[in-house]
Parts: sequence; C-alpha cells; structure tokens
Amino acid sequence: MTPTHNRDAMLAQLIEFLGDEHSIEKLSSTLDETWSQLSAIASPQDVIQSVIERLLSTDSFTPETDPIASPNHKRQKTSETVQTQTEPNKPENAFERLFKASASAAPASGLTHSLLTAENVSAHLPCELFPGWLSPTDSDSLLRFLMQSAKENDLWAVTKYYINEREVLTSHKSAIFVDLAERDFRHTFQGSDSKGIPYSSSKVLLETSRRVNAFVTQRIRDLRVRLETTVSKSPVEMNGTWTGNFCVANEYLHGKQTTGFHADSLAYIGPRCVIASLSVGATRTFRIRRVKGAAKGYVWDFLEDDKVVEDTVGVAEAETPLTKHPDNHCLKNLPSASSDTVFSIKLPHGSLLIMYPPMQELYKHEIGPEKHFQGHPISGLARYNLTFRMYRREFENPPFCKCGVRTDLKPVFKGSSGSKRDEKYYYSCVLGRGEQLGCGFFEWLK
Ligand SMILES: O=C(O)CCC(=O)C(=O)O
Ligand SMILES: [Fe+2]
Repeated sequence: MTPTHNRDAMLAQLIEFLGDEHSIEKLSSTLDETWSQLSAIASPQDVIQSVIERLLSTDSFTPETDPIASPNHKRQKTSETVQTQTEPNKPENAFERLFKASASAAPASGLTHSLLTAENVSAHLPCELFPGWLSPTDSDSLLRFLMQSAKENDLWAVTKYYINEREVLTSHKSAIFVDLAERDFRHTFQGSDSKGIPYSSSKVLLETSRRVNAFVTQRIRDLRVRLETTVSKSPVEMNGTWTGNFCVANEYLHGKQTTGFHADSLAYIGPRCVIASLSVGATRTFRIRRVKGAAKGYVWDFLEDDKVVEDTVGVAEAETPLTKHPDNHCLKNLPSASSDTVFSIKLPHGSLLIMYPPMQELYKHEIGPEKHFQGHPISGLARYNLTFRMYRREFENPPFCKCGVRTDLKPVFKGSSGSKRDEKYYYSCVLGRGEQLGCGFFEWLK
C-alpha cells in the first residue's frame, strides 16, 4: 500500500493528468499495484509516470513499417513511441490535406505517435504547427519578458480547480493577460475571479499579440474555418475577425511541472473556438488524445459555401481573394483515433500551434512530465507558453449554479450519425455532482 502522505498527493496528480476519464477507484487501485511493484526501484514521480502509461497504453503494438500507413501491426507488450515523419513541407492548406487523408490512415491504438513535421500535425489533428513562427530575436525578447513577469507579478499563481469533486492545484504557475478594459473582462475560472494583466503593460506582448491576431485571422480565412457556432436550433454567430483578446500564460520551470489532460474551457470563448498557442524557452512535448467515446464518426462541417466565410469572418474579399475549393474543407476524413492513442508534438522556442475546431470539443491535451528535453540558453529548463483566446461578449455571463459559482460550458454529442444535429452544449456546475461539492446544475446552451 502506498504510504498515506504520498498517496494523496500522487492521486491528486493522477487525477490532474488523467482527468475525468478514469474512476478514482481505478486510479487508486492502479496506483497501489504499481507502487507495490516499483517503489523499491523508482521515485514517486516515476511511479506516477508508469501509472499514466499503464492506463493510457492498455494495448500496445509494434509497427513493422510506418504505423500510420500500414494497418498490419505485430503485438508487443511494452508501450512504443512511433515517430511519424514525412518530407518536411510548409503547409499550404491543412484541411486540404485532411481531406486527402484516407480512412485507412487511422493510427493504431495504444501507441504514442510523435508528429514530427508540420504536415503530419495537420494530417492527424485539427491543428497547424508553425515551428519557427517568431524569429529567434523576438522569441528571446518575449521569453525574457515572461520570465520577469512571472518572477515579479503576483498575478502569476498556481490555479485551483476541481476534478471528480476533488480540489486540485496545478503544479505550475499561470497568469492571464488581457487586451480589454478591466470592466469588459469579467472572468471567473472554477469559482475564482481572474484578474488580467493588460497587454499594454508590455511592448513585446502587445506587438506579439498583434502579429498573432493578423496571422490567425489569415489562416482562418485561408483554411475557411467556419467560426459560426450553430448550436442546436439557435445559431450563435461570431462576427468580425478573430482576435486573441486574452491569453492564459503558463510557466513550467522544469520537467515535473505539467498540465494534465484537459480541453480548454469554452465558458467565455464559446463553442468551436480557435486557440493559438505560442511557446518560448525549453522545448516541451504537447500530448493530445481524443475524448473517450466522443462523437464516433462525427462529421464536422467547416464551410457550406463561400458566402459563409464572408459573413462570419467579415474581412473584405478584395484583401485576400478566396479560392474555390470544390470539396469544401471539412474534417470528415480526419482519421479517427481511439482515446488511448496519444499524439505528441514538440513545441520549440518561437513555435505557434493553432488549434481549430473541433479540437476543444473532441480532443484533450496536456504537457506531461518529462525527464529529457531540450533546454534553452536563456531560461534553462523553463518553458513559457501563451494561449491566445477570443473572449466573446455573447458568452461573458455563464449562469451561476446553486453553489453560487459560475458554470462551465461543455460539449456533448448525442449520437454517432455524423450529423451536426448531434452537437449540443450545456452549462454545468464546475464542482461536480456529488453531495459534498457541487450542486449538479445543468442547463442547455440556448
Ligand atoms: O503549455 C501549453 O502548451 C498548454 C497550456 C494549456 O493547455 C492551457 O493553458 O490551457
Ligand atoms: Fe489547454
């Protein structure tokens, strides 16, 4: 049996890593079993890592050739990491490639697939990676600013949140930066009010955010991502260009500082959001897996016709002419991956990862614990990350639940017919549904 003083802390970390996809009983029993086998030879952190791997990789395969291309794999006991690499190519149109991805390209379950090129990232996930997006000089300036801000500003803090009715503290510090007047940014996360640090407090941040806004807006137009959020019978439309008017900044001082599997909260940004994640400092690994059971065979329409793009993105067509794509860009041929298939992407200094819909609806992501990774001459093992999101007025007042706390907005997919009618969103109590914590509040987004 794991010693009690360690056990609670380890269990809390496991809950953070594995989210709500395994019961506390399952986590506890796997932890105890792993501890009894490994504690004599491994550190508590290694035991945790091993529990995570056991639970994520229940069934592993060794590919004889490229696992993505060949469905014939030989069974093997241990977990394997497979590196998926094709010719490095600058992506022109991610969704064109997604459309081309064949149904037989679904990755084998139980494996970690390292997506080493930008092209592979887009072929398997609703994301785009731009490795050297920010120049080395600008990346260094941003890194220096974030290191100093995290050291000096008290608004950088560990975050308290709830999973399965348990209070969990993040192992790393975060802060929120905002490009909105204080009165226009009302944001609570898991019951605590968030106060934002203005973008205008830093020239570097202001300039970086402007570049992110221009670039992401252009990508949304080029890929023809449909940002209109048709929810149930009532369309909630997004007008205007994308603007990352607030961002969550994260500081990971070393490989034991992590963020567990989660999808970003939709409460203030609404369904089908676009989130742009800029990394500086050490190179950590971003891991992604599909939400268990979510929307099997789900078809995600990006665009029905050209008019939708003009209406919803609202940028004059003359600025950047739209090209006609006969097949529409949609994710219907995105290879379906099971929830125990983990994709991993290295996020180097100056890289930009754009997450498009339905990334937050259908996938979870994490920065897991790491022993060996590339540090940076300025920050050593420390990595900083800015996740730019668009705060939307229509979503600024999530209802209060009976606990008196702002609710969170979550997606649900009723069936597997592949129809958009199956997609729904609801507000629920962030504290869970138990007797001690949480009131079980539930309300459909209308
Ligand atoms: O550090 C990262 O790249 C991920 C951060 C993240 O997932 C978040 O802020 O929601
Ligand atoms: Fe996130």
